Amino acid sequence: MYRVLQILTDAEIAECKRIAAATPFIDGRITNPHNTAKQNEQLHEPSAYKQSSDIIRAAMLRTPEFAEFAFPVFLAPPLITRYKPGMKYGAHADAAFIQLPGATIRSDLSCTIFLNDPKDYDGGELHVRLGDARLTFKLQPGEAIVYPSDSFHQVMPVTRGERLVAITFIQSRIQDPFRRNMLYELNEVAALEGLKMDPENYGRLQLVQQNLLRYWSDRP
Ligand SMILES: O=C(O)CCC(=O)C(=O)O
Ligand SMILES: [Fe+2]
Repeated sequence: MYRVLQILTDAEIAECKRIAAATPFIDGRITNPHNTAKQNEQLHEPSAYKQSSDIIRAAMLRTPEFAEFAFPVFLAPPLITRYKPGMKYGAHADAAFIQLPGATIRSDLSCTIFLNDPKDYDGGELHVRLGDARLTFKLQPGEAIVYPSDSFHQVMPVTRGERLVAITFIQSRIQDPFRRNMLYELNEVAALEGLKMDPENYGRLQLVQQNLLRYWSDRP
């Protein structure tokens, strides 16, 4: 399962773009020297990274649809990346474990937050392979695509303008995507229908929701 979510306000988008414009970028291969598929640039300056990742992280964590869909327990600091004409990120798998200062997280879900207008660049679509389906995302500024980290994906070459996005990885409380999706569905239906139910039956439904969460979570 994947979700497109509205994450950033116009002011937050403008601030991230301002930070990106004022900060040097480096070759993205610095963090994956052996990954020949990766041809992009990433923000490179600790205070700009902290400022921009704090804005995006806080925006994600205040978005109820994100919490309901992802059951996040760890969220890597979102990193702004840039693609100029000729740049792309060939088909690849994301690393299972991501080392952060002070913690290693498992990537269950990957996320791209779009920062500039799709009209401002050609190409640069994110293609995600889910089973036999090929999904394409080129979203509006402030929107994010959250997709399973175990899927093959790529960023198509940019042929005009600049693609500016932020990327992050999420460790979910519920590692198994089947269980995560079932809990998401159950919680959605309970939220939509629960108050119309006989109160005792609603209580029983809530018992099931809480017990599945209790027994399926791999972290508190
Ligand atoms: O820029 C994107 O949309 C995705 C980038 C990506 O796949 C990655 O950083 O692993
Ligand atoms: Fe990736």
